[in-house]
Amino acid sequence: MTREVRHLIGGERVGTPTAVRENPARPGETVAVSAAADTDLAGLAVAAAQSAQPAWAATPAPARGSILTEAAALLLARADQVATDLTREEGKTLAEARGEVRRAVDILRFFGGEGWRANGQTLPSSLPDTFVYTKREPVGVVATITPWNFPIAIPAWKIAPALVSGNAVVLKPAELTPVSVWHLSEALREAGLPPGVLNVVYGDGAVAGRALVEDPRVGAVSFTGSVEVGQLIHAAVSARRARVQLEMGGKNPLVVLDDADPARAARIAAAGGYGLTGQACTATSRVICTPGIHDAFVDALLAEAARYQPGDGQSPGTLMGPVASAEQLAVDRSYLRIAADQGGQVLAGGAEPDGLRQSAAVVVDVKPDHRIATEEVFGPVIAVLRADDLDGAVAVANAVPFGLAAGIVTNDLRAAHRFADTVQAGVVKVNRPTSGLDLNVPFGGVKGSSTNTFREQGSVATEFYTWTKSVYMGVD
Ligand SMILES: NC(=O)C1=CN([C@@H]2O[C@H](COP(=O)(O)OP(=O)(O)OC[C@H]3O[C@@H](n4cnc5c(N)ncnc54)[C@H](OP(=O)(O)O)[C@@H]3O)[C@@H](O)[C@H]2O)C=CC1
Ligand SMILES: O=C(O)CCC(=O)C(=O)O
Repeated sequence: MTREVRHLIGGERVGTPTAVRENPARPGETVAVSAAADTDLAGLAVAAAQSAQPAWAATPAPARGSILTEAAALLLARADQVATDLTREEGKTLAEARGEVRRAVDILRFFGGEGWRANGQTLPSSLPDTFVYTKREPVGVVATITPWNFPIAIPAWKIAPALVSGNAVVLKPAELTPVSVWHLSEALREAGLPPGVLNVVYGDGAVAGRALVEDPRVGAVSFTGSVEVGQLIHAAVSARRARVQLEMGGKNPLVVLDDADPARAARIAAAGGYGLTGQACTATSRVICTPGIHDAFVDALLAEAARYQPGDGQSPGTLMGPVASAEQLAVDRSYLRIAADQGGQVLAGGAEPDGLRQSAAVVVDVKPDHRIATEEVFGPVIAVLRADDLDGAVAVANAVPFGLAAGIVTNDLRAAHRFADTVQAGVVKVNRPTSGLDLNVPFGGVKGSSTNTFREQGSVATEFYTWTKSVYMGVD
């Protein structure tokens, strides 16, 4: 089945679908044909948002929230179809897609509930007979620009806090994955979201995305994607003194200490590194072993890599789907060549003969200054490094420009606490894969992974989409 995907502007579906998306697991099978916005159309979406926003902001927050809650119910009722479409357009396995759709449902529910908890403080005043309180007001029109790797969860975790806070939104999803956002926006529309409160423009990021970023009517831009594009967006949005939130790459380490069980450590590494085909900003891409466990861990990881055979995500039993695009596959393969050229040994991860498939890769003898140890690959590639002890492992873990997620496998409580205290990362996992986040927990990176300001997810996510007004009320 081919989906025809049109923009959503002022409550209407508009545009002529022209951009073809094929199933990465089944070359030649068209999943969707989507419309592509130019600069003028992106401007129309901003205008629609601008005219809808005041009435939306004046709607009681619980009523805004109840629309999100209703959209969650609608999405849940069609979750199987949405998950199948997600697998067909992005490639991840059906189990992974079902988990992601369920996560989007829960995100809508969570922020639906936030409508009842909207916020502010009462504070004592230094003046007599004066009542002081704060309230959080919506920024106005916000733009959200999202990647292909979590095509429904990331849009949901950006637009839900924006909407419940009283903003109107223009969303620009990744060109590779138009269908998931179509489902999300349909659920919100059917749930009663007023026209213009959520607008969706599909198309090329360098055209439609850029137009949103440069539009002076857009008060805040939230972006997830590559460092390169994130930096462009940061420069453009900061230049006009609007708000910008960036979640970008990672080079996430998993430290494995001598006391760990090698098989368990390898399962944790593989789930983080090969799950989702390694296409997560939180994916495990480096494992740093202390000397006593290195060889046993590598043997166990090779056994795990053999289990994660790439296949069609729609087939039962497939543990790892295809790579999402030919461009991404070329990146994965080029990093394996670079790793070998710099002295790494590629023990698993040979080229697959057909389709967009990359087998799970294990690279050993990697040194901290190798490119495979410092640059994001975004594929099922794990580089194994050595360190003398915990402090040495933390030093290696911290020796990259990124700081998104980091993990450790150990039974030593003291070592786990020391790691959590000293590793430079926004998310720390002990005896759990680096990827996989709870939707109610703040998420964001440090160093080059993020803007290091506002966090996403959890109640704090609304902070980016609101500002504080302080009111001094004299009552005498
Ligand atoms: N942290 C993460 O979760 C992700 C990281 N990445 C990293 O980025 C690499 C490339 O992936 P890719 O999908 O190309 O990521 P991009 O950063 O190019 O794309 C992310 C989003 O930004 C849009 N965009 C692209 N250029 C501009 C621009 N000039 N102005 C505004 N918006 C723009 C894209 O649109 P369009 O779809 O048209 O390109 C997409 O919606 C990956 O290999 C990976 O390393 C990628 C995805 C997610
Ligand atoms: O690990 C996760 O659950 C989320 C990963 C993520 O945010 C991303 O890849 O952009």
